Amino acid sequence: MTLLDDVDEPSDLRRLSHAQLAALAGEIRAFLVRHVAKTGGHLGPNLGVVELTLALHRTFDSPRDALLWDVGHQAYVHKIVTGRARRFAELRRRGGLSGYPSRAESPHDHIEHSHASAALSYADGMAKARELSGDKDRRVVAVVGDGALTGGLAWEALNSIAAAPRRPVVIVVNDNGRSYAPTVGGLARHLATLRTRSGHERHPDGGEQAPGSATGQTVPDARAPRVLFEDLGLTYLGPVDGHDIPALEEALERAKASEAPVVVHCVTRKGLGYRPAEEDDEDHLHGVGVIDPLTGRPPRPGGLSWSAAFGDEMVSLAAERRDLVAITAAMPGSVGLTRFAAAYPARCFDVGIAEQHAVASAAGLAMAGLHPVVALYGTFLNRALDQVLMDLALHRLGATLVVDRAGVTGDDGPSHNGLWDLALLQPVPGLRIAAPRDLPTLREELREAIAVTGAPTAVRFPRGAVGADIPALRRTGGVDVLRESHDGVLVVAVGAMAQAALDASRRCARHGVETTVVDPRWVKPLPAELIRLVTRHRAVVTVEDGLRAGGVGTALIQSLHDAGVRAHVQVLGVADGFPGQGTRAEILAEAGLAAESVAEAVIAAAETTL
Ligand SMILES: Cc1ncc(C[n+]2csc(CCOP(=O)(O)OP(=O)(O)O)c2C)c(N)n1
Ligand SMILES: CC(=O)[C@@H](O)[C@H](O)COP(=O)(O)O
Ligand SMILES: [Mg+2]
Repeated sequence: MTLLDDVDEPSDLRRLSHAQLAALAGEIRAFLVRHVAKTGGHLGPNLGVVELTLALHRTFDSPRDALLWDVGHQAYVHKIVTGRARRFAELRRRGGLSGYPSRAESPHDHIEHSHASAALSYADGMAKARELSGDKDRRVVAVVGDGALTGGLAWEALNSIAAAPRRPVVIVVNDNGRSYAPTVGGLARHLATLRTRSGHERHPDGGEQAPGSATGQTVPDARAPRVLFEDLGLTYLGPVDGHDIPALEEALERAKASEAPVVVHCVTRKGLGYRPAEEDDEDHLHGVGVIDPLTGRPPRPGGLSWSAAFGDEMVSLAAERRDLVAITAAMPGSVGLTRFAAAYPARCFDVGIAEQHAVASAAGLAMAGLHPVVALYGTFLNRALDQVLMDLALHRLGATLVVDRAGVTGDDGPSHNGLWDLALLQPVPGLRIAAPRDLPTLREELREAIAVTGAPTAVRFPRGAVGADIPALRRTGGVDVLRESHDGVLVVAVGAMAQAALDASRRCARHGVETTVVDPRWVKPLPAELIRLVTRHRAVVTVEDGLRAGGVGTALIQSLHDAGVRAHVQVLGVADGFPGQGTRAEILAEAGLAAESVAEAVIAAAETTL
C-alpha cells in the first residue's frame, strides 16, 4: 500500500503529516514519470507543482472554492488528488483523460482550454459573481505561471481585480522562470530579482534574458525593486519556496483569510525530481511524447518535422535576406527557430506569450523596412486576428505568418487543433495563404511568401514529421498537377492532405473512377487556373485539414459562382465543433479525411454526375 493509494479526494490530504506529504510528493513524481513516459504529455510543468498542488488542496476547499489553472497543462497532480489517478493510463487518449481540466471529468475542474493568460479573467468574473450572490466566503484561486503572466490578457484582468480592493481573489504565481525557454521581458526580470533578492534563486533559469533576444545573456537587475503587484494595489506575499509545504500553507492561509486580492509568489522548479527533466536545458521536458523513463528521451528519433524544416530554411534565407527577422511567442524551440536564434540572436525576438503583440510588433518592424516572419501555432494565432487585419492587412505590410500546427493536432485536445486559420484568414483583404504539401514546396512557398511586399502572407503546415516528397507531373498556372485524367473527378488537395488525396485517387482507379489530383499551393487567393481545370472535369472534391465552413472549398465554390461556372463541388473538411482528443489519424478519419473516405466521396461525386 502506498500513501497515494489512499488519496481519492482532497480531504484525504488533510489527515497526512508534513512528513507523509513529503513522501506522497515522491510517490506522485514517480507516478507522473511512469505514466507520462507511456502516454506522452506535460511532464516538466507537473513535476514542478507537486507540493504547490498538495498545499492548495489542503488549504482551500475545492470545489466549494474554485481552483483555476492557467493553461491547465500543469493540472495532472490536481487530477491525481481529485480521484482520477486510476485513469492516467488513458491520458490524452481518445475517450480517455484529458490533458487539461475537464468539467465532464470532475466538479473540481473549471477552465478546459489550454490558451494561456485567461485564468485571472475567470477569477475576476467568478469573484464578482460570488460577491453579487453573497457567496464571498467561497474563495476564488487562480494559479498562473510566470510565462502566462507575460500575456496581455492577464494584465487586463489584474487591472480589473486591483480596481476592487475589497473583493478577494487569491492569485498564485507559479514562478519557475520558464515558459518553454527562460521567460523573457521586464516582468521576468522583475520576478527574477524578487527570487534572487529573497535567496530563493536556486536554478540557472533564475536570470532573465536581455529583452527581445531569444538567446540573450542573463541581465541581473541591480536595483532593489518595488514589488510591481503592490504598486497596482494588490497585497503581495512571497517569494515562497514552492516546494516547502509548511511555508506554502502558511502563505496560502494568509491569502485565504484576506478580504483583499492577494498575490502569493511561489518559486518552483520545472521538472524537479526527475533528472532528465531537471537537466533538459531547452524546456525541462515541458511536453514529451512517449519516452524512455530512464533517459527521458524518445525510444527512436522522429523524422524531420515541419517546424524543423521551416527553421532550417529560415537559417538559409537569413543569409540571403538581411531584412529578415523572426518573432516567436515564447516558443522558439517548438516552432523550429532554435537554430535561427542561435545564428542570428539579434534578429530573433521572443515576445513572451503575447501573440497580439507578436503580430502588432511585426507591423512596426515591417513599417521600418524589415520583413518579419511571425511563427505561431494555428490555434494561438486566433488571438491575433485583429492585428492581422488592422496592423498587417490594412497597412498592406510585407510580413509573413508561419502557421505551425495548422489543422488537426490530436492528443492535445480540442483547444489545440489548428482548425480555424483558413476560415478566419479568408476574409483578410490582401492576405495570401500558402499550404505546402512537402519539403520542397515548403521551401519554395516560404521563399515566395517573404518575397511579397505590400501585403501579408501566411504559410501553414501541420504538426509532426514532413512526409515523403510528392513531385508534380507539371505545373499549370501555379497549380501543381499530381495525377491526371481527362474528364474524371478533379480533386483539389490543400497542403499536407495531398498524400491522402493521392491514396484516395488510387483507390478510385481500382473502382474505375478516374481522377485528376491538383495542389493549388497558394489557397488564397485561389489560382484562376483552378476555374479552367474545373470546367474540364465532371465534378470537384476539395480536401482540407481545416474547417469546412469558410475554408478553401467554400472559397472555390464562391469563385466558380462569381465566374458563372456551374459545377458539382463536394467540400471535405472538419465539421463545425470541437473534436475531442485522440491521435491526428483518428480525428482525421472521424472527419472523413482519411484516404478511404475521400475515395468514397470522389466515387459518389462521379456517380452523381454520370
Ligand atoms: C495563448 C497561448 N500561447 C502559447 C501557448 C503555448 N504554451 C503552453 S504552456 C506555455 C508556457 C507556459 O509557461 P508558464 O505559464 O510559466 O507555465 P509553466 O509551463 O512554466 O508551468 C506556452 C507558451 C499557450 N498555451 N497559450
Ligand atoms: C500547453 C501548450 O499549449 C503546449 O505545451 C502544447 O501542448 C505543445 O504542443 P506541441 O506538443 O504540439 O508542441
Ligand atoms: Mg513558468
